[in-house]
Amino acid sequence: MIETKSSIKSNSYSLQEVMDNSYDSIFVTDATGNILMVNPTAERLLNLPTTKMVGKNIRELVEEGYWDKSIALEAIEKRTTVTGVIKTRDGLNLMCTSRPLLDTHGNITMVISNSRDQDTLVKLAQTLDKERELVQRYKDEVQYLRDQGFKNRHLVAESLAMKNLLLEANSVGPTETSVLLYGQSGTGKEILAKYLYSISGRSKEAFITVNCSAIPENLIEAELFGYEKGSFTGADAKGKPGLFELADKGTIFLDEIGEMPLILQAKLLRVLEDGEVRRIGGTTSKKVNFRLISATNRDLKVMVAGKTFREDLFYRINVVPLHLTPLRERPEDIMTMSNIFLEELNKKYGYDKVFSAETLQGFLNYSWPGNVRELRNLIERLAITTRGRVIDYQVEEMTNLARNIVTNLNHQENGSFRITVSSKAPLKKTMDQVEKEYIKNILHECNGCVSEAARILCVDRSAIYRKVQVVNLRNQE
Ligand SMILES: Nc1ncnc2c1ncn2[C@@H]1O[C@H](COP(=O)(O)OP(=O)(O)OP(=O)(O)O)[C@@H](O)[C@H]1O
Repeated sequence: MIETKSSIKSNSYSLQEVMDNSYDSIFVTDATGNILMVNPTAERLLNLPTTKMVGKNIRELVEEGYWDKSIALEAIEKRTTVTGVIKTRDGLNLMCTSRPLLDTHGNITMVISNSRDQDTLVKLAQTLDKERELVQRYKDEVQYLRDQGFKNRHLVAESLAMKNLLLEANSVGPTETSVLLYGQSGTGKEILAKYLYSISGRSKEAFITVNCSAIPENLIEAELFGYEKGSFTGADAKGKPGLFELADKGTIFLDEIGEMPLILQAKLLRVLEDGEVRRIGGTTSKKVNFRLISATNRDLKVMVAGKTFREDLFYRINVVPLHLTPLRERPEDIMTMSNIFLEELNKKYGYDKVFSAETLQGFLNYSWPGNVRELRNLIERLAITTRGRVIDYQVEEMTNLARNIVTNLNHQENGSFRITVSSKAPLKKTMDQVEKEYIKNILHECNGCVSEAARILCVDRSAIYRKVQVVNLRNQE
């Protein structure tokens, strides 16, 4: 008994704290409705100081018009818990619940009433509804954009090589298996990754593309894993989820995975094995569940032998390898794609253009080092620059044109090229412009192959992406 009393005493301080910090208003009365205790929220909602409440009977407060009625008195009368809405003198609607406590003889020892501003609750519910509506709208919008993206990009598979590849893709697409897409730049790895995703059970969830070579090495970890607030200088003050987190329930496409630094390869392997990510500066890990599709234009086996790619990671991601054949080995695709791409441009610009047989023959004779991306870009250029309805080039002419497309733009005969800058511009701006133009020219010469351009320019691939925003240019394709 003594023990019980002392434990009540020792707890009374923390009980007061609970009362003081409660979001609800709390009244404690005796069995006749005399107020024993109230908390600060009750003071605020009733606009009456504690001293004017404690010691008074609830009935008096009702008579003085502070409430229109008392739920506590109803609870005393009915000897059971009662809930109802009461109106305060200031017009607030409070949702109130009064609960009588009974002793072992069934006598009421006290009544505890707690009330909450009903209008605030309604407002909160309305805000929540609005937020939910907004989230739904964003979801619908994302879905719409995704669907549009897929509808607008028809995957051409006319050649036997592509047909066989699609057969494989159709059987692996709906599974959860990790797929590794091999192929030269521009052969269609990304469009195939999106196709695999669109026929998977995760097609209504996120599709996150990460171009491992486009993100500078010092930022890639933060991009992939995210970070907690204040984890490094320059970080977003609120912290940021990583791309693995954003891909949860969906699919992540790691493009150019061969460019991933070794340290991150180890981290990626851990994510794949544990199914968890931990943000930089974080102390806890979060479960993530995504399907992995990777792509590369490098020979990963050679990289494994040269110890620049982890063998264990290689086996993890290479569960089902799919190979994209270079475009020059798929003449049927060249024919069909040429007509489809021209058709798209006809629609876009209101043209009615057609290819002559010679031009198409020229397409077949050319080697397409930049693959489908180069074909698409060349056709756009031809459609825009040809005046008449028929795009007509002799075979030789066509091949030379494709090969020297940059020459036609701004190359000089001596192998150099011309870059035009605005006069009287600040030095820094001019230098940036020259640098950008120079990189773009080299990129054109390499048919958009960033690795090749990086090799010629002796810079990192990420530097090229950063300086000419190749990512954006590609995303607009
Ligand atoms: N089979 C195809 N049918 C229609 N369009 C295609 C096909 N393959 C590729 N393309 C188009 O060619 C362009 C390049 O394709 P994509 O970006 O998928 O190539 P990639 O292999 O991922 O290139 P990179 O390795 O340089 O990232 C895109 O515009 C894409 O839509």
